[in-house]
Amino acid sequence: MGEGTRALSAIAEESIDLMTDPIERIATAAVPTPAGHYVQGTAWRDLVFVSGQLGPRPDGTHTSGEPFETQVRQALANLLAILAEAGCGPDRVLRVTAYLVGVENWPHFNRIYAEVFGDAKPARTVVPVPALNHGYLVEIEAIAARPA
Ligand SMILES: CC(=[NH2+])C(=O)[O-]
Repeated sequence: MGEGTRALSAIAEESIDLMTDPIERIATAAVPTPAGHYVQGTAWRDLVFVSGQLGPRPDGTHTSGEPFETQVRQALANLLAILAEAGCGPDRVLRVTAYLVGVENWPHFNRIYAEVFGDAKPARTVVPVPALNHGYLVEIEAIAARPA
């Protein structure tokens, strides 16, 4: 087999792997099981996708009636617990999207977020929205790369 044929064969094998590598469901008991038609997170190869996290406590009770800071801390704790289940710390997060009710909450959100993420500074987008499920003021999702 010549060099060109070997290279083509390697590309074909990699393409088949790309199509057949399984998608894993990530689930941890540290975060309530989603009530809707979705999972806490998925992983494919080294990529991890965490569903939008609201701020329910592990026992399922909601923090939505509580101060903004409580909601943000719980949503971040939920996000990090799911990432940890997938083998990722905050330093492995590539991108975060946060949905905030009330753009005036941005500075509070940013302060708490900076405390929690520390030296890790993933790409991030904050999207102001009119309302979230269960009356929450924040929902946070992330994409991460787990170590090989
Ligand atoms: C809360 C949430 N992640 C959903 O999809 O409804």
